Amino acid sequence: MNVYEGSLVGTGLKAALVVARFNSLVTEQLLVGAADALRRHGVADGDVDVFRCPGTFELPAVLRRVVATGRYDAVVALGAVIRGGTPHFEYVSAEVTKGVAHVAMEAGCAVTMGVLTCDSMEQALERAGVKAGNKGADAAAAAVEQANVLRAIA
Ligand SMILES: O=c1[nH]c(NC[C@H](O)[C@H](O)[C@H](O)CO)c([N+](=O)[O-])c(=O)[nH]1
Repeated sequence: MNVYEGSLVGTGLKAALVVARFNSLVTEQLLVGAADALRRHGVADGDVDVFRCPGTFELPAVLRRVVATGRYDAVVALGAVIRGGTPHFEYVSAEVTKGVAHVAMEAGCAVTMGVLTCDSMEQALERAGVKAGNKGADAAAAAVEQANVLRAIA
């Protein structure tokens, strides 16, 4: 039986972190977690680029352009959609999920999802390094593994 899987060794990988500014109290912590995870997995600091966009809705468009450069092995989307008093939450959440998934399927590199969709700021902060881990770090580690399994297949 032949098993193809990605290691968590990120040495030599080039990575991009695409982060939304909206809810920056949360997204900056997702960015810190993602950058730390890449470093701990051996990705050189000089091989990590950060791109910022206004909000989560804009993430897919920036992701698509970053992927199209062909410069990266792993690209991570970071954002925080937090429910407010209107249905806007549902629309933004749905579109960003579809958009990131579409870019990921068309990409020749790893694209992972570090976008929180939460009912409250407290929930979001808990998942950005407070009580429930850091989803930015999780998405970065997944990007290393995904980049390596894609390399193993190619
Ligand atoms: O990143 C977010 N953008 C949000 N809206 C802005 C959106 O992403 C776009 O930047 C904006 O609509 C301009 O296109 C959010 N809400 O409105 O709820 C949110 O919670 N998170």
